[in-house]
Amino acid sequence: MTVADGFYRNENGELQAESVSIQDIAKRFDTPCYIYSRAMLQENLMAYKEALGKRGSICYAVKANGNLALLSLLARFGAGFDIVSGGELARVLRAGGEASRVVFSGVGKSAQEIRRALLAGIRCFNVESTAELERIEKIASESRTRAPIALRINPDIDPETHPYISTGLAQSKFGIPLAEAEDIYKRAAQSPSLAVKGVAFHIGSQLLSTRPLREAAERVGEFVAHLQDSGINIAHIDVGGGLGVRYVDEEAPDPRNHVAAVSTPLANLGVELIFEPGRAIVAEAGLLLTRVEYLKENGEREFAVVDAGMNDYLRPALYNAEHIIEPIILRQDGQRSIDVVGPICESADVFATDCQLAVQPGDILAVRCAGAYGFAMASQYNSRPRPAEILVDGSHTHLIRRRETLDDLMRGESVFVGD
Ligand SMILES: Cc1ncc(COP(=O)(O)O)c(C=O)c1O
Ligand SMILES: N[C@@H](CCCC[NH3+])C(=O)O
Repeated sequence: MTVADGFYRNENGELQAESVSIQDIAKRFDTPCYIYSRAMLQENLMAYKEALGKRGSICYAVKANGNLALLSLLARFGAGFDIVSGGELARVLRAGGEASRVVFSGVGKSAQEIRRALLAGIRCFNVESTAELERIEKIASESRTRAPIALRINPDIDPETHPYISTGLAQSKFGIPLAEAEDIYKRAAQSPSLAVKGVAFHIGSQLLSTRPLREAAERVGEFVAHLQDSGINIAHIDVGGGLGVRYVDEEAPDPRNHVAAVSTPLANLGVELIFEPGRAIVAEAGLLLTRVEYLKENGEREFAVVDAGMNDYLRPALYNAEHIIEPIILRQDGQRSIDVVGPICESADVFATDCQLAVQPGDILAVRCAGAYGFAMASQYNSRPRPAEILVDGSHTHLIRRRETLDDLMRGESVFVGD
């Protein structure tokens, strides 16, 4: 099976997920819901693993999609994990992932998160500031252990992507400036509570050119050579993730391009490489299903009001992200310009403007390429229960997260009973 086979139109023009009719999924599980293709997930991970070969390993970025079923599949296919919170660590462990294959990124690790990760025996903390390093050192010392660390370097490279998802520019909150890193490494190397393992960087997400990735690798590679000359042993370089995908008509590099761009400048350093792809593994492997509730016209515009909102899928509202939106069953006539909008009381709750669609109320639409940063960023805004997630595996469908109920919405809250 190839990636193209995950979601495709059958001979009747109806959209399928692997061997299952998506119209049937909508009937059985209701909308809105997320559908994932196991074959695509596996193929996307394998593409990275094959491109990388023995040069390193993959630590899938859990933030892109942390569903337990997907994590357990990825662990089974041989992935390690990049986490950014104690919650993500708990998910990985619950899904059967190995702590020894977990790297911990993020600028705000709490003392409790550090303690738990240390106790679990993670592979490496990607440290983002001197203050964080001191906290990790103190906790490791109190626990009479050595914390494995890498410093996340901010290489000051423009990744040429949306400003909200650029992370490797000098003005960004992420990482440690290159000019300060050497002294911090020298100090860390002397500490009985720290074990220097590597160097890390990550410059941004949805990157459509490998040039900034190559430049960042060159800059970090020179720094690592210098560290090695100064007697600091660096066993791995964590090169982050960030590979973009084709949402509409973008030309996205593939994992081979990513691996080549980054590994070439680092080839002579004798270090293991860690890649942290998120989006490139899950985005295309997922879609969001939604039903047209109403058609309405306001002045010159026609709207299809659908039952998914920005609470279910935030990317269009937050980043003006564009996605292909298409009916599961195509209608012959009536194609016209329509804005696809959600039910949330916010003007940003728009999935697409000026979409060429032939739709009627009750029709089911697919928002393609929604597997990454989809459910992961869903909320209960407007007191809407979050949607179900369904995994398709050949001719089998698995409900891997049930739709939330109204009880779920209010779990943990209480009405005020005082005077
Ligand atoms: C440290 C780190 N690693 C990996 C990723 C995964 O990025 P992407 O989903 O763009 O591959 C991110 C998010 O951009 C990140 O912040
Ligand atoms: N949430 C972002 C990606 C964030 C990357 C986090 N480092 C998106 O949907 O594009």
